[in-house]
Amino acid sequence: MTALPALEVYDTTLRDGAQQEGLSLSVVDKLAIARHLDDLGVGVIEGGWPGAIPKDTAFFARAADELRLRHARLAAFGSTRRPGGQASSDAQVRALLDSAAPVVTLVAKSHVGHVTKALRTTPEENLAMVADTVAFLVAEGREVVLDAEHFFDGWLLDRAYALEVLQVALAAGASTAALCDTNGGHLPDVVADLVAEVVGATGARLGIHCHNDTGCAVASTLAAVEAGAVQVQGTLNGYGERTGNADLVTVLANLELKRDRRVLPPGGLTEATRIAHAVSEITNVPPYSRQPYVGASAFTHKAGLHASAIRVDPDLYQHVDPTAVGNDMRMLVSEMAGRASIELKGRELGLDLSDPTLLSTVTDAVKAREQEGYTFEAADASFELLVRRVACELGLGDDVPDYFHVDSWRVITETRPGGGHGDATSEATVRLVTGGGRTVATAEGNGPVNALDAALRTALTPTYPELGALELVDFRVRILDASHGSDAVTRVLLETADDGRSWTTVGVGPNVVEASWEALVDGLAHGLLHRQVPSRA
Ligand SMILES: CC(=O)SCCNC(=O)CCNC(=O)[C@H](O)C(C)(C)COP(=O)(O)OP(=O)(O)OC[C@H]1O[C@@H](n2cnc3c(N)ncnc32)[C@H](O)[C@@H]1OP(=O)(O)O
Ligand SMILES: CC(=O)C(=O)O
Repeated sequence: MTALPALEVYDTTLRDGAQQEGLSLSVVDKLAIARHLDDLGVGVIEGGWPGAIPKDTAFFARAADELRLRHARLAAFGSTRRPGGQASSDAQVRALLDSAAPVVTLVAKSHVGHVTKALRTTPEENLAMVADTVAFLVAEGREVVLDAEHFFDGWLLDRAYALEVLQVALAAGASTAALCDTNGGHLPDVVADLVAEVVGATGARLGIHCHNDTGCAVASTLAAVEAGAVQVQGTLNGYGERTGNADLVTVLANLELKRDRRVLPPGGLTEATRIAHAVSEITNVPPYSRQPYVGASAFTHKAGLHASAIRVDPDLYQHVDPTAVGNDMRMLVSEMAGRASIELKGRELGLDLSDPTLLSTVTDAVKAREQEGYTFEAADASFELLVRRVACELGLGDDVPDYFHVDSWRVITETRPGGGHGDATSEATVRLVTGGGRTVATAEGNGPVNALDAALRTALTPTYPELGALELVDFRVRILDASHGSDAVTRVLLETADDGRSWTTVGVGPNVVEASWEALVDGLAHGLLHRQVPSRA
């Protein structure tokens, strides 16, 4: 059996990925992402277009001093020289050389319609531009990759011309011809057929660069590899122009885990989840929870039947071991839970739910509460408090310590005389009993929940100074039965954090402030529980 050719992983997050709407990377961001890509183990990092984008010019200048790449080489991206000129005196081409990148990737027209309409030159001059630019850069000691723009459309329109563009580039010394589905409109079978034809016609080293406009970029990339492409181009998290590029993380995981092709250095793939999420932080694009392999939901199980099988063998409902990509299995607790889901969730949270009565009672309580509008899926902290309270009622465990008892609370919101829109303030008063005795506290806030939070802390901090480390970080309200308008039941999810941990609690009620209060009080109780503050009540 002949050995399969080695595959080269070519990342274009910093160039094509940065073409995504809403994404803007600073030079520091680019350097940080390049380090992550190198940790992942990609072979080539396309850093941007020096000479066209000042930030990219600066990136290459700083990369030369600051990046110590262990696996990757840098590629500078740019276009062939302008029509009617010479590569050696073309400012854009010289900027590619000045970048000092060992690899230069040239975007070239391979679609005759683009040559005449977009470039506004003749097919012959386009061929001369390709040959001249490639030869010049190769003579300067650079490896040249030719990104054949609109290749698949070009081939279907005029096969001979598209092929001639590749042949001219290869003859001038290009190492690789990357076939681009620039408009992302082709389906995997077409991509595979055309790649196979080009391999047959040229025997050249081919790359594949797919956009995701049909939702098939990953599938087309894999199909192209099966057909003989040896360089896979893509971006982290599938960032890119319009609907994005092939998600490199998914492509690489599929190649390694489904096709047994080694594309990353040992240990690289197990870094995939960490790196995909770290890069989301840098790009400020929220991670996509349903992203294959590395998404937060990729190995998360909600249905009771799934959990009951997983308890016996996780492989029964998972296509791969999540640790292969550095991800984790998670269980969700909801109305769809059976006893198995509840028990596994308990295990995840370190709660002993082995008692059958406790397990059934908690399962029933979860279902009943979900029916009322609670959701435990995103509110692990409320689930834990529920388990502990039920366990206590059944005489099977310690209750949540009685840190404080609420006598009453009140909140008013008003505008001051002469105040305009946005000037409303809230004032809250809480009456509590703590270990220190009965206490009344009043505080102001920019809204009712903020004021209640402040009043609660004012009342509690003398007894529990640890509360000073807790912070309310997120507050989400959802109307559960919108048809009732302002009468509807509301659900509040509230996230509290201390130094290093965050947890979510849920409150439900027809009154949004009352629902918020429930989530607020449980958020503080959970925080105190995990800071192991002894009850002083
Ligand atoms: C498929 C892709 O994603 S390729 C990457 C695309 N990325 C970008 O465009 C981002 C960076 N681009 C830029 O900063 C600017 O567009 C620049 C600096 C490259 C060019 O700016 P300008 O000189 O103002 O030209 P403009 O953007 O209006 O038009 C592009 C020019 O490049 C020419 N061009 C397009 N493709 C090629 C090519 N493969 N080879 C040579 N010239 C090309 C066009 O014909 C047009 O020429 P014209 O100025 O004579 O009309
Ligand atoms: C080169 C490139 O990004 C494309 O053709 O899509």
